[in-house]
Amino acid sequence: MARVETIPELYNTTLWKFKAEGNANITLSYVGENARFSATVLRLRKDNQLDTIIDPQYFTYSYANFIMKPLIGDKYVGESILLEVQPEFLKALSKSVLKIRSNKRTQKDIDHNQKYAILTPDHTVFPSNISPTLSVELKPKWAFLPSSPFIENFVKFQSCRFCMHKYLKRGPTDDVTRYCPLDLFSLEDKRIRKAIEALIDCPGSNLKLFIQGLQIEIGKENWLTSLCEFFEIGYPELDDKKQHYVIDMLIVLLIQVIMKEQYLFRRLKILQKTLDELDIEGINKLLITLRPKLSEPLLEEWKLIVDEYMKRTTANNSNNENVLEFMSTMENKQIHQRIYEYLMSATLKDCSIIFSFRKSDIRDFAEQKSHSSQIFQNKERLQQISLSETQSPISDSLNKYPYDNYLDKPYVYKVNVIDLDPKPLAKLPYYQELDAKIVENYLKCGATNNKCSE
Ligand SMILES: O=P(O)(O)O[C@@H]1[C@@H](OP(=O)(O)O)[C@H](OP(=O)(O)O)[C@H](O)[C@H](OP(=O)(O)O)[C@H]1OP(=O)(O)O
Ligand SMILES: Nc1ncnc2c1ncn2[C@@H]1O[C@H](COP(=O)(O)OP(=O)(O)OP(=O)(O)O)[C@@H](O)[C@H]1O
Repeated sequence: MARVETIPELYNTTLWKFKAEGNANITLSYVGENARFSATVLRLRKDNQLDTIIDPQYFTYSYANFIMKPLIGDKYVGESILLEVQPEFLKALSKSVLKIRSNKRTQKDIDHNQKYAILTPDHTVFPSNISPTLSVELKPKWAFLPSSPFIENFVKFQSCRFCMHKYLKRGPTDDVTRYCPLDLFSLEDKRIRKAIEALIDCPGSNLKLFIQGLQIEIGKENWLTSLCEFFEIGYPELDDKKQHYVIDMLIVLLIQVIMKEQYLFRRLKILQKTLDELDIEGINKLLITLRPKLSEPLLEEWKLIVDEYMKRTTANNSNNENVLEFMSTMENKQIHQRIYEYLMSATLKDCSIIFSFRKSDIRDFAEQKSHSSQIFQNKERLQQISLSETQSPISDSLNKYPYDNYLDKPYVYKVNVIDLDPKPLAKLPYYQELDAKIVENYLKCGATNNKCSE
């Protein structure tokens, strides 16, 4: 059941400060004094021409909580509340945050007609303000190489979607990022390091850093001093060596946490891949040749789609030969199933993961109460991690610096997956066109020697 609340004391614009935004949503932090709401954010939907269902925010909430959360794992998706809101409040909010928003995002305003906003824990802070917090938000994107027999151009079997897309996305003078999601999802120390280094060099929208819940621009003035403060490294003379050291600390921390949370990365990869067995090219064939009558499934229908997917994948009935054979005999229900599965995969290809760290404190494990905002019932899961924890070569890179007394410090962290919004059916033609454009442009760029490996 959705948790819907009306909380009059929250309908005051001075209590909300712009935090961050993406293409479809804006997030505001609670800055009021009521401890009940401390460390919470309000997530507001922007205007979206593709919204066809009534109450998109209600559906978004339900889809994330009742469809995506059980698929990924309950512990990775935080609690949330649907907060009833009025157009006047939304209009006032959109006015109050306008100045701080970046120009590239302001073409889309907050949708003033939404009946609900989503109130959820701020995953970039810890409610108990014991020591400084560092948060890292990763948007890892597509984790696999496709193998659908419907793919026409061989290049898609060799270069991953992200690595082809980056050639289309770069500006005329931009370098192409070296980030490849398959490195991150490889779960090998060296390749994770390569992925993180590439993200730090060229973060785009795939890597964000927050200190005390405030985003710091990677590479911009003071970003390293903020990191030094977090890692407690004196920075009066932040020479090259110290800069490398502090960046290495960040990288090692991330490698450790990704290795600890392997399950999540494996799960995202397997879900993305098995929900997208046909590739958009196979989906497009279904749409063109069979012209199925489609409508946005209701929540209960989505649950049946998930059940059907689980049945198929647990029966291990998903190899390519079967897919081809199966396509020729597909019934209407199965066609629909594959199309809706593709949309689920699209959600998982676009979600983000937030890791938040702070130094471990004796109170962490004593004061269980303080691990979540008071308005949410479940306590957040805190894990312990230490930079020197592993024998692997990753910590050797830190040992070569003369500051190695910092290595033993234990940290606690929490991990949360955000942005599990449904993708509308109306996006399918766009996906097909974008796919064709990405491949065409990639071939034109002559970059096809860059092969990705899973
Ligand atoms: O198509 P992609 O892979 O570029 O993904 C889009 C994202 O671009 P990215 O490449 O991550 O910079 C895009 O992100 P940005 O606007 O680039 O930050 C959105 O996440 C978009 O989803 P939606 O329209 O918000 O539902 C995303 O669209 P979907 O494809 O996930 O529907
Ligand atoms: N619960 C949260 N805690 C902290 N920060 C959050 C939370 N939810 C969202 N954010 C911040 O707000 C940003 C925008 O939110 P979100 O990713 O949901 O928007 P979006 O428009 O769906 O993004 P995209 O363009 O990637 O699809 C996130 O990238 C993140 O920095």
